[in-house]
Order: sequence, then structure tokens, then C-alpha cells
Amino acid sequence: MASKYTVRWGILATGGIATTFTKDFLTNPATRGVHDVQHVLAAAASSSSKSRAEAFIKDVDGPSSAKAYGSYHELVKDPNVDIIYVATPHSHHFQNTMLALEHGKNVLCEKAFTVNAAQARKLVETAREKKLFLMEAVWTRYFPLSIKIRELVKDGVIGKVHRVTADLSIAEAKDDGGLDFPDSHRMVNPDLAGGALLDLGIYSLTWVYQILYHCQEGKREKPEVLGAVQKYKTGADELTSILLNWPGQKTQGFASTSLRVATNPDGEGSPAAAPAVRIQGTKGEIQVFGMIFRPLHYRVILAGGKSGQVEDVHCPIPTDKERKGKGDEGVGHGMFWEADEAARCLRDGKLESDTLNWEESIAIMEAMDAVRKQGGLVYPELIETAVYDEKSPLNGEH
Ligand SMILES: NC(=O)C1=CN([C@@H]2O[C@H](COP(=O)(O)OP(=O)(O)OC[C@H]3O[C@@H](n4cnc5c(N)ncnc54)[C@H](OP(=O)(O)O)[C@@H]3O)[C@@H](O)[C@H]2O)C=CC1
Ligand SMILES: O=C1OC[C@@H](O)[C@H](O)[C@H]1O
Repeated sequence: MASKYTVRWGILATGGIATTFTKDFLTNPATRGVHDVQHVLAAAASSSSKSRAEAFIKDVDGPSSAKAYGSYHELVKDPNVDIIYVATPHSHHFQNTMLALEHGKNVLCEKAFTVNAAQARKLVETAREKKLFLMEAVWTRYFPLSIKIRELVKDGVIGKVHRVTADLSIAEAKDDGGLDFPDSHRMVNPDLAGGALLDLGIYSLTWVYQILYHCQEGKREKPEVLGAVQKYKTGADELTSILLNWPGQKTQGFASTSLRVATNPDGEGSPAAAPAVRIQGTKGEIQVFGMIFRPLHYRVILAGGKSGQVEDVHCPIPTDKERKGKGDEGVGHGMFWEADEAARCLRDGKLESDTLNWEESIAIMEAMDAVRKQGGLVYPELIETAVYDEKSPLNGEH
């Protein structure tokens, strides 16, 4: 049997998603049928303290060989790290990713890729110049369910697709009119590029784009974008809707997001809720249920209404029961598939992933820029700038 390609990860920031992602890639790849790549935690860095990084490594049950750093600068200089996973708030992605690229590191950067398209273009330009791998960590795209649905669409199973609607909303409204986040929280804090659009709307757009943009043949047409934004008291957006129009393709998309009403009012499985994604074609429709960042259930409905023409498919996430005491996240959350993709790209010398390439990440950032412009959604210059500054406070202690 061919040997496995091993990728050595460096984790930049030690918050919630860094923990989930790292626990996920530390599961045994064989438990998800993967035998060609494997992952190692080489190092983790916290901008707060070295002890925080040590606690992170312990919490994820990382190997004793994993190095703990008290700064992002030290991490990007570690010769034993192949790729850096950037897991800071959106506000920091541009400066942190540039820091890693400038030090010769490949990068997997959390969503939203950057605050604006100019920053995304600069990251791509830098990765291209330095011949480094760079990928936006939109994990949803690498789920078997997403791959299957893109195949069904390309195979014409529901005919010619004309419309995709997608919603990702969470109900966080309180009786006093506020939201259930402190104003300093990354979800609503403009200094951290908070708001529904960049945090959740990116997933609604992901569903629209992975069908109506990604599946286009030949040179892709970009959409006209019409956005409506309502803001929270902090200045971050809380209710945002986007209409995307592709006249040449004869397609339209509708992507919505909110922090006040829920896509799934009775919980993640939400049997009572309408589908969160509808992909509508001339011969039928594909629907996706639940939280669309982690899609586990889809339905294919073929036109005609005869029995046998409605198929429900459930795609559970494989678990690794050997990983001790890690709860649901430790045994598999679904983030390992994007880690496998990054590993295979590194192994094969690819600079970008075909499933979400640089051009498409930039196109989505451009759509979000258009919505923000129409809705007057601006963030501080410190986090909007596309000028790299190694000494930016965003690369320092927090
Ligand atoms: N793919 C997915 O499903 C998810 C993706 N995300 C994305 O991951 C990113 C991080 O989110 P999440 O992990 O939930 O956030 P957390 O607040 O839990 O963690 C962010 C980490 O970033 C570091 N950091 C550096 N500067 C700051 C600062 N000024 N304020 C706050 N944190 C700072 C801290 O780590 P340290 O002190 O160690 O430096 C902190 O723990 C976001 O871009 C978000 O969109 C989030 C949730 C789910
Ligand atoms: O990416 C995400 O997916 C899950 C959400 O709960 C989280 O806020 C968001 O950042």
C-alpha cells in the first residue's frame, strides 16, 4: 500500500473553532475511509500567552511533541510547520494570513476569508508570487453531501437549474430589543468585522455560489447583486438579504441571514421547518435541511408527484470512538474533510483547491462588498486596509 502523506499543522489562535478543527483532524482518517493523508498537530500559538497555547494542546489531546507559542510571530517561523490554520476573528484574517505567507507558510484561513475583496486579492497575489498554498476554510464545500449535490446538479437530475434560495439565520433576539451577545462579542462587534453577513451570510452565499457559479461551464458569469441591510445598535448588520441575478445564465439566487429569527426554530434537526436551501430546476428540486454550514440531510423531489419520486438522503458524520472524552466534537464534527483537501493539495503541489479556488473566493467577497456598499456597512480602517503591516496590532497580543 502507498505511504500516507503527513501534513504538519500550526494553529494560529486558540478559540472555539481552532479547538473544533484540531480535534477533528486528530481523529483517525481511516474512520472516515481516508487512507492517503494524515494530520499532525505540530504547534499552536496564542496571542494571549504561551500557557494558553499549552492549555489548548492539552485540551485537544495533542501530542507531547506539539510546540506551544505565546505569539503568532513565533509560530510562523517554526520550520516544522507545513501549513497554518488561521482561526482568529474575520478582522484579523488578512494581517494574520499575510504574516504567515510572508514567512513562507501555506495557509488555510477561516471564513469569511477577509473583510473585503481588496484584501482577498492581495492574499492571492502574495500566495501566487511565493508559490504557497492558500484556501478559504469553507468546510461545507467538502462535505460528501455538498459534493453529491453538485454532482446531481451537473448531471441534470433536476433539469436546468434556474433558482437557488438559501438561508442561515439564528434567533438571538432578547425581549429588551437587544441580541443575546455582549456588544464586544465577535458576532456583533464592528472592530472584529462582526455581523450576520460575514459570519453566517457567507454560508447562504456558499450554497448559491456552489450551484449557480461553481457549476457554470466555461468562463463564469458574475452576478448583479442587490442587497438590503439592517443594522444592530453596534453598527454590525443583523438582518441582511441578497438577490443575485445572472441574466446570461437565466438564473437567480436569494441568500438571506439574520440574528433575530431562526432558519430552524425548533432546533438543528427541525423537522417542522421549511428547507434551508432550495435548488429549483425544470425537472425537480433538491432541498437541504438543518444548519447549512454542516449539512446532513437532503431531499430530491422529481417533478410529476408520483410515488418514489421523493428521496430523502441522510449523510451522518463518521465518528472516531477511540478519541477519548471529547464529546461530539472530538469524535467528528465534519471539519476533517477540508483538512484532507488541504493535505492533498500540498501533497500534489497545488496552490489552490478546485472546490473553492481563489477566483471564486474573491467573487464571493466582491458580492459581499457590493451588499455592504449598498447597506452602508463600514468597518474601521485598521481592519479594512489591504496594506500588510507585520507590526499591526492584529498580529500582536490581544
Ligand atoms: N467553520 C466554522 O464552522 C466556524 C468558523 N468560525 C470562524 O472562525 C473564526 C474565529 O471564530 P471563533 O473561534 O468562534 O472565535 P473565538 O472568539 O472563540 O476565538 C478567536 C480567537 O482569536 C484570537 N484573537 C486574537 N485577537 C482577538 C481579538 N481581538 N478578539 C478576540 N479573539 C482574538 C484569540 O485566540 P488567542 O488568544 O489564542 O490568540 C481567540 O481565542 C471566525 O472567523 C469565524 O467566522 C467560527 C465558528 C465556526
Ligand atoms: O462558521 C460558523 O458556523 C457556525 C456558527 O455557529 C458560527 O457562528 C459561524 O462562525
